[in-house]
Amino acid sequence: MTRIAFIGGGNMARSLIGGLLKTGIPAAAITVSEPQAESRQSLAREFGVATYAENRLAAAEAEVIVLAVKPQIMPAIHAELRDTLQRNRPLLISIAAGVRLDQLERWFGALPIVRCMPNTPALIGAGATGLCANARVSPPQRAQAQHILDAAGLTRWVDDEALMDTVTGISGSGPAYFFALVEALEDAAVAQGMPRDTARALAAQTCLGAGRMLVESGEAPGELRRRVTSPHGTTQAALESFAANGLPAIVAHAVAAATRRGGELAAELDKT
Ligand SMILES: NC(=O)C1=CN([C@@H]2O[C@H](COP(=O)(O)OP(=O)(O)OC[C@H]3O[C@@H](n4cnc5c(N)ncnc54)[C@H](OP(=O)(O)O)[C@@H]3O)[C@@H](O)[C@H]2O)C=CC1
Ligand SMILES: O=C(O)[C@@H]1CCC=N1
Repeated sequence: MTRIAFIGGGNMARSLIGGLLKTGIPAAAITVSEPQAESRQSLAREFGVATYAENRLAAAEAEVIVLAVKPQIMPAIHAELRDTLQRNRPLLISIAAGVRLDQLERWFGALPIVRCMPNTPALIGAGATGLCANARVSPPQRAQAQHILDAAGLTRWVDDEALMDTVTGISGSGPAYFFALVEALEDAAVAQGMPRDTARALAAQTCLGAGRMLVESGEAPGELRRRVTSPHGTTQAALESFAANGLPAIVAHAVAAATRRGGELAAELDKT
C-alpha cells in the first residue's frame, strides 16, 4: 500500500482523493494536512482519511507527497517540509499552476518531482491531467505518478515543460469554460422565457452528450459538428453568429491569457 500525503485539502485535493478512493485505494493509505479545522473535519467525514493541522505530520510516513496548495503558498510550506523530505526522499507531485520543476527543486531539494496539472472532474474519474517529470524520477516512480493520476481520469505526459502552462490553459482551467458556456446557454434560454431549471437541465445534458460523443466516438469534433448542422438550418444560423462574433479568437485569447498567467505565477514566485 503506497502511502500518499496531500499537503492542502482544498478543491483539487478533494477531487483527487475522491478519484483515488473510487479506484479502490484504501482511505488508510491517504493523509491530508489542512489548516482549517472545519475542512479537516469534513475531509475525515467525507473520505475517511486521516487529517492533520501540521504538514510535517501528514508527510511523515508518505512515499508520495502531493503538493495541493496555491502556488503562492509553496514558499511557506517548503521550510516546514524540507527536513522530512530530505530524510524520506519521497516522490513529490505538484499540482500547482505555473510552478516550475526548477523552482520546486530549489525549494524542496534535489528530489524526484513530477509537475502535473489535473482538473476538477477528477472527482468523478473524468479528469484530464498533463504530467512532466524531472530527471530524478525513476521509471517506477513515473509509473507510480501516472497510476495516481490515472485514478482521476485521462493522463498525458508532456515532455516539454514549457507546454505545462498550455495544459493549464486548455484542461486545467477548461472545466470552467464549459461551465461558463452552460451558464450562458441557460441565461439565453431564460431570456427567451424558459424556466431556469428546464434551461439548465437541457444545457447541462447537451454538454454531457456532446462530451461523451467526442470521447466515445473517437471522431473529430469538426465531423460531429457537421452532422448537427443541416444546410441553411438552425445550427448553421447559430454557428455563423459564433463566427461573426469571433468565437475562435475569443477562445484563443482566453487560452493565451490562462497560459500567460501560469508563467506570471511562476515569475512572481521567483521574486520571493
Ligand atoms: N481548482 C482547480 O480546478 C485546479 C487547481 N489546481 C492547483 O491546485 C492547487 C490548489 O488549488 P485549489 O484546490 O483550487 O485551492 P484551494 O484553496 O481550494 O485549496 C488549497 C488548500 O490549501 C490549504 N492551505 C493553505 N495554506 C496551507 C498551508 N500552509 N499548508 C497546508 N495547506 C494550506 C487551504 O486552506 P485555507 O482555505 O484555509 O487557506 C486550502 O484548503 C493550486 O496550486 C492550483 O493551481 C490544479 C488544477 C486544477
Ligand atoms: O484557476 C487556477 O489558477 C487553477 C489552476 C487550473 C484551475 N484552477
